[in-house]
Amino acid sequence: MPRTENHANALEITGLRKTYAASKRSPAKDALLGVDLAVPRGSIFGLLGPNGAGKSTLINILAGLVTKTSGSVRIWGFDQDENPRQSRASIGIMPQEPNLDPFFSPRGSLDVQAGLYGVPKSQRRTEELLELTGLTDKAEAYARSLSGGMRRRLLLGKALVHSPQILVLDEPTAGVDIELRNMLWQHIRRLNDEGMTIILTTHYLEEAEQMCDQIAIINHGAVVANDTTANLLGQLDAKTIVITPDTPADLPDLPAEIEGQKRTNGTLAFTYKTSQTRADQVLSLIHNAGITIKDVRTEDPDLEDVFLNLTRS
Ligand SMILES: Nc1ncnc2c1ncn2[C@@H]1O[C@H](COP(=O)(O)OP(=O)(O)OP(=O)(O)O)[C@@H](O)[C@H]1O
Repeated sequence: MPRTENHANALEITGLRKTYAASKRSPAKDALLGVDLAVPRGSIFGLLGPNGAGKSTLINILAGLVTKTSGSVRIWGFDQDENPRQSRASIGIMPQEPNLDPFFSPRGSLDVQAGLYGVPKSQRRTEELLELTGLTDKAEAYARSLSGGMRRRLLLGKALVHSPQILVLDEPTAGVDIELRNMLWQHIRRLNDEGMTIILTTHYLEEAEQMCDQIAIINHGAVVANDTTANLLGQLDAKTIVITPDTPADLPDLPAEIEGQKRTNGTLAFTYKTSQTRADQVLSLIHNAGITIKDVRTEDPDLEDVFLNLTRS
């Protein structure tokens, strides 16, 4: 079977373009402008971007729901066009919207899905997946009687029926309560520990920062960053020292390379680039202005700062 040269990657996307055709109501829309992306095997990979950036288009192409305009997609080494069956068998997708047949029970849904993927009866994991998703008690309930959280869990189960090497989660935790979110993440981490590659989109940047080894940021149909989470966080060398003065104080005069802010709670914040300024220079400046420090802490940039920096139009 033809496989890609680079066995280290679970997913390889090259020059991927998608133009939605014009309709009576709207002109043609370039949703992906030539995306290159490689997702290492075994990683938890975050795909982030503002609304309308093209994330769903990309995931729908992976799922075979949207036809690409041009470019190539290799899933677990299989070219999507040359080996559609193998590439489809290598990936499981948990969609954003619960598109469940209201008259199927969780057990029925899992069985039908396994049938669609050609999983022989003897190799079906229906009971195990019901257990994993906490739906054993509801195995025979109609989907329409399931809560929103249960539907989400069923979608996760459906994405796993054919034991794919890659699991794609489109906004898995949007609008779910903290308990379910924690449970989903526990499952996802466990699947990843067992070797599954995870690709996810999320609007919760804090979640992406905590969960993902590597992150790609898409903006206006193009990849504007693709790096390890640590490197992305390290690319902004800004740091902020926040002091609580002993007695109320105003900002001292500051050189151009230090930005000051008096916050509503009376603290003074000094933001500087670590490549230009040292912390002791900031502290001496404060000291020389006659301000005595009651308390001090520092703030590092987070993923939201990086994200905004890269996607601000
Ligand atoms: N079926 C379609 N026909 C025409 N244009 C579309 C279609 N689907 C998406 N688009 C357009 O393509 C662009 C990318 O949309 P897409 O849904 O992929 O973005 P997204 O990053 O997933 O956004 P969100 O986070 O809001 O889901 C948007 O401008 C959108 O309006």
